Amino acid sequence: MIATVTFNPSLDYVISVDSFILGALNRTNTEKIFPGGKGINVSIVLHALGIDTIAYGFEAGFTGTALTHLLHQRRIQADFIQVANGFTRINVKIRTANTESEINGRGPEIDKKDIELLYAKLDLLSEADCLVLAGSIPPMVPQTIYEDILCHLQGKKIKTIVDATNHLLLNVLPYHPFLIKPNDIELGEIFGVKISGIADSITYGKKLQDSGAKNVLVSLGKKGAILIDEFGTVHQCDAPKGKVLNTIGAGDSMVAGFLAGYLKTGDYKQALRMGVCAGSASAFSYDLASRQDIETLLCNMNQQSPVNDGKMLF
Ligand SMILES: Nc1ncnc2c1ncn2[C@@H]1O[C@H](COP(=O)(O)OP(=O)(O)O)[C@@H](O)[C@H]1O
Ligand SMILES: O=P(O)(O)OC[C@H]1O[C@](O)(COP(=O)(O)O)[C@@H](O)[C@@H]1O
Repeated sequence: MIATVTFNPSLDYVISVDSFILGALNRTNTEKIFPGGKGINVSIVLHALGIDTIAYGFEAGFTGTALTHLLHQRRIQADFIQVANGFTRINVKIRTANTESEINGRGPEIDKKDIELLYAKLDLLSEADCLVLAGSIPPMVPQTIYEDILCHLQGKKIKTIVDATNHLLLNVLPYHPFLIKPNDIELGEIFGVKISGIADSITYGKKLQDSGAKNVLVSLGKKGAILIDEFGTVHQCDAPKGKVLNTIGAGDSMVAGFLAGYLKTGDYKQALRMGVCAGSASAFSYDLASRQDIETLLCNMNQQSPVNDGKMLF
């Protein structure tokens, strides 16, 4: 079972406009609402790939009810703690022909008692399980929560995966997460540098591994991804080409694809390929990727086996 935790779920209101003009009335061409939040997206794609998953998190208000309903429609197993104050955020994603802008909300108030309820659920996880902690933390929750959870579960041999930014990510490294997935911008932010190519991604990704992460997956948007695996081998995989429709959730899809690929094959090269194909398949569709989308890209990639695709660099 792969459990995901989303401290700050959302409804993603994804709209497209011809051009987005600040300070003026803009009207949409298309508008869609998706369930959102990083762990939830990971669970949705895992479910599409036939992997047993449960989404933990917190929900509040009528938007929380709507989120639960959307997940129920998709047959996603979700177990959310209902919190009393505030409402599940609505994250606004604005697409023009060549830009994507986002406004992500703050989220509801989660108190100590709510967090204790989450710990009670996590205490039921065992060695056979994986735990994905992903996304931002609402303002009232201690910003040490990810490291606190990993510390609490230490010794239970659960495979942990963390997809978060800055100190939220850095502070979990001493607990040896199985996988972390920064994108190149987030990686640069951690070290106060601009990552300008694969060599930089490898250099700084290795620093995160030296600090304790077992596997470091650095996603590079349309340039694909690199993986520094637990044995220190560096793999690179180009992204497939296609028409980009919506990149929201591409990173989360990559995490799901990587885990599914790893659990299925135990092979890091295939896991990386599956991760890249899942990320790209989501980028090439309005919704998150379907199993068929992912498998078609993976099949093409494996057939073509381009020279620099999935190969070991070192
Ligand atoms: N424009 C794109 N074209 C093709 N694939 C993409 C594109 N953007 C993202 N992807 C795929 O999704 C993966 C994750 O995307 P990325 O933007 O790096 O993550 P995040 O959403 O976390 O910022 C990439 O490694 C790639 O496989
Ligand atoms: O928790 P954060 O960092 O505010 O991010 C939440 C947003 O990220 C998403 O999970 C998408 O994440 P990615 O594009 O990085 O995969 C959206 O569904 C959600 O609106």
